[in-house]
Amino acid sequence: MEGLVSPKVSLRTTFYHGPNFSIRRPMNLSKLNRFSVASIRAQQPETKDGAAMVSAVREEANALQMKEWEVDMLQNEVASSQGIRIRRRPPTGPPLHYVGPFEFRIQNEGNTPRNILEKIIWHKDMEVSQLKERRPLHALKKSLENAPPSRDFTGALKEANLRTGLPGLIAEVKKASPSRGILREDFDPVEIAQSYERGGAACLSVLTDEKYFKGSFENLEAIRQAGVKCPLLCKEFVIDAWQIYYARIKGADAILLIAAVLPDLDIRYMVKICKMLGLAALVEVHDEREMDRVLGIEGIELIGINNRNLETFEVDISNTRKLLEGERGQLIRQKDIIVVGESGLFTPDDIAYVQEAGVKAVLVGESIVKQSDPGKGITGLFGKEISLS
Ligand SMILES: O=P(O)(O)OC[C@@H](O)[C@@H](O)c1c[nH]c2ccccc12
Repeated sequence: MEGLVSPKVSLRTTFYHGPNFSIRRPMNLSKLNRFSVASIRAQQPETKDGAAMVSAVREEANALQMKEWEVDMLQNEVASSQGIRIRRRPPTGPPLHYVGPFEFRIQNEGNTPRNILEKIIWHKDMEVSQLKERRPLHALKKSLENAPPSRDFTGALKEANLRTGLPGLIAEVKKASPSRGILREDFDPVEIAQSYERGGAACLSVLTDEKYFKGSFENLEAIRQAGVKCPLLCKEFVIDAWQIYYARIKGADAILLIAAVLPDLDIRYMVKICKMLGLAALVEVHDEREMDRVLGIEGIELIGINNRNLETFEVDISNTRKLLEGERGQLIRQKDIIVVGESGLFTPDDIAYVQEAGVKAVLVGESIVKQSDPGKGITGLFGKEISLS
C-alpha cells in the first residue's frame, strides 16, 4: 500500500507530501468492502460460490482496513512523541464488526474525539478532502496568478508597535466560538473590518472555519475586495498544505499554524510554502513544550502564545508571561521573533501585562467585536486612541 512508508519520516506528512502535495490517502476501504460485496451479490445470486466470494472479499478488505488502522496509529505515535495530544482522524474508523447481516463500528477511545480541538480537526480532515476533490492543487496553483498581491503582515505589526509604543493589534473578525457561542448577532464582516481599520488595528484576523466559528472564506475575500488595507490573517485549522494555497488565493497575507496539531516536519514544510507564496506564518503555541519545539525550527518570524487552552477553553493570560521567561525570552529576542499575545485580553491592564512580558503584538477578538462600534472598542481596550488620524 502506498501509504505504508518507513516510520523514520513523519507518516502524517507523507500523506500529503507527494508530488503536487496531493494526499496519497489509502482508498476508502469500508466503501470498497460494501461495494464489492454488493456487486458480487448482484452477479451471483445466493449460491454457495457467491457466499464464499462475499466472505473472501470481506476478509481481504478487513485485513487491509486493519493495516490502514495500524498505519494511522503509528502516525499518531510519531505526533505524540513530540508531545502532540491532538490526534488525526482515523481514515476509515476501526474495523467493522459483523453480526449476521449487520455491520457496525464500536465507539471507543480510538474513534471518538477526546476534546473540542480534536473534534474540529477531525471534521476539518473530511472537509478538506472534499474541497480538494473539487479543486485539486494543480488547479489552485493556476489561480495563484489572479490572487490579490500579498502584503507585509509582520512589517505592519512592527510599524504599529514602533509608532504607538504599544503592541501592534491584530483585530479579529469573529462571529462565534465553541466556548462563547454567538458573540455578535448583527454580524457584517466588512463593516466590522472597516471599523477596526479606522480604530487603528495594524492587521486583521478573519476566521474562516464555518462549522465551529461561523466564519467563511467569503468573509475573507469580501474584506479584501472591499479595499481594507490592513494585512489579513486567515484563521484556519491548517492540516494540509492545500489550505495554504487556498487562503492565498482568497486574499490572505498570513496564515495560522497550530503547533498542538502539526508535527515539526509539517511546520517546517508549511513555513517554507508560506515563504514561497509570500505569506507570513503565525505559529501558535500553548505551553513550554510547544514553544521549545517551535524555537527549534528555522525561519520562524511570528509566534503566537494562546492564553486559551484549546482542550479545556480555560483562559489564563499569565501563560504569555510563563512562556517568555528566562532563556526562552532571550532566544526569542536573539532571533528577532515577534511574539503575539492571543486570547482573553479585555482591558488596558491586560495589554500592559502581556507587553511587560515581552509581546510586540496582540490578537484580540471577543472584547472588541462585541462593542456596538468595534473601532471605538479598540480605544477602550488600549485606554487611548491609537489610530493615525
Ligand atoms: O476572542 P479572544 O479571547 O480575544 O481570542 C481571539 C483569538 O486569540 C482566538 O480566537 C484564537 C486564538 N487561536 C485560535 C485558534 C483557532 C480559533 C480561534 C483562536
